[in-house]
Amino acid sequence: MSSLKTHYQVHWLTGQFCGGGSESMYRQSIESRVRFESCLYLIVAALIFGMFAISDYYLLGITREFYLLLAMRIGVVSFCLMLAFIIGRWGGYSRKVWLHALPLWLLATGIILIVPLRPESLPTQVTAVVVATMAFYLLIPNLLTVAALASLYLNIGFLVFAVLFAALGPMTMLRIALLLIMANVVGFCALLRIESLQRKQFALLHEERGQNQQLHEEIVRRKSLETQLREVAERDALTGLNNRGHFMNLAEKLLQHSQLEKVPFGFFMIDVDHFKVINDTWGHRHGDWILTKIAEVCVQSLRPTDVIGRFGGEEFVVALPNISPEDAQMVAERLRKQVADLPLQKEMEKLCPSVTIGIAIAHTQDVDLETLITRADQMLYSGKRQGRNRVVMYDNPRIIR
Ligand SMILES: Nc1nc2c(ncn2[C@@H]2O[C@H](COP(=O)(O)OP(=O)(O)OP(=O)(O)O)[C@@H](O)[C@H]2O)c(=O)[nH]1
Repeated sequence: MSSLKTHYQVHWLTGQFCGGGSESMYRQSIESRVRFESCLYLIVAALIFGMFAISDYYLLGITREFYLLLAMRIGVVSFCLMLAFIIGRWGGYSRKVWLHALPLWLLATGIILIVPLRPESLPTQVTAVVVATMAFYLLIPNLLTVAALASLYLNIGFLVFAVLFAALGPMTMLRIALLLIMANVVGFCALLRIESLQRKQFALLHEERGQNQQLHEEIVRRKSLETQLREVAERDALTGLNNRGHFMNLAEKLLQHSQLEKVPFGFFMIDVDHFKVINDTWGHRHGDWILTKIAEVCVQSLRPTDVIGRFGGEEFVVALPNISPEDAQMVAERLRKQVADLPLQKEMEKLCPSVTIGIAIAHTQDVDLETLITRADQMLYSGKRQGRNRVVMYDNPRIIR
């Protein structure tokens, strides 16, 4: 609340924000509404002012005074209508405030000029001045200082002209002056209250919007953090494949689904051959590079429905739902060949990378994932014992190559 107070402090006399930035922001926010209201009030005021010509006619008849009054009314009305059009079209309230204030001076002048032309109808004119004073304060929004100045101009001008042309006695003049002072005080206080209340409401709304924005940004930040954390928890940092824990969860679900659907489920255990030698010969950095390349080969050569994971070290695992033993052999063999054909960095051109793949197939419901892993592992080590760089399948544990 304290930041709200300093940012959006409202001046006690003008009812506007003390800070220029806040004030112009507020004005911009109400611009279109004020523009519309200014046009509407101006048109209504101009028409009412013009309609007084009917009473002029009944009181004065077709006389010189009547024509003069009519010409003045037509002038004021046309000018007001023209201003309404200009404000509606170009009257950016935040910048062209003077344009919105102009009608006040114009209408005030019109009302003052009626006194010498119709001095006999002074009581009606006093009412008109009181109404106009209130309208200045209440109908032209956010121009408290301008409205106060225009009202003073109207009231003093009216009194001076009334004294000069309507032979006003001192007591009557005092009564009218007091009445006008009262109208000004009421109008000023009402507008001051409205102005500061509207601005306080704006400040609260703005602060709330800011907080909502911050909240929104915090939610976005936390969501991205959550995604990052999930990535860290589920992915292998080197290869980007599923890590062992996450792979096991996914593979378990796939196996259950395959058993429900009564379709065979394949499992590959892939191990890079002589990886220690690679590390020892070319260093761990090159060893890591080989691992990422093999991971890429796995991703590229397997189906999107197959789930691949890094089981640990230089071991990879693949879960292949709905695959026949023949297809599993064929896929594993293709993978093995692709690893052997890996394009290598220049300094490693003497390396012949290879993998040994152990396959286990689940045909029935009584095989669980652990059993499959054990069988695939047995096949993998059988392949290693028999010379590496080959595919061995549990379903039919013969060497494919
Ligand atoms: N560069 C690298 N090396 C790793 C990583 N994880 C494990 N290793 C190394 O991989 C090597 C695996 O060696 P072994 O288990 O003896 O297997 P191998 O040399 O591949 O031999 P066979 O599997 O019998 O063909 C070890 O030297 C590990 O230190 C890794 O993330 N990056």
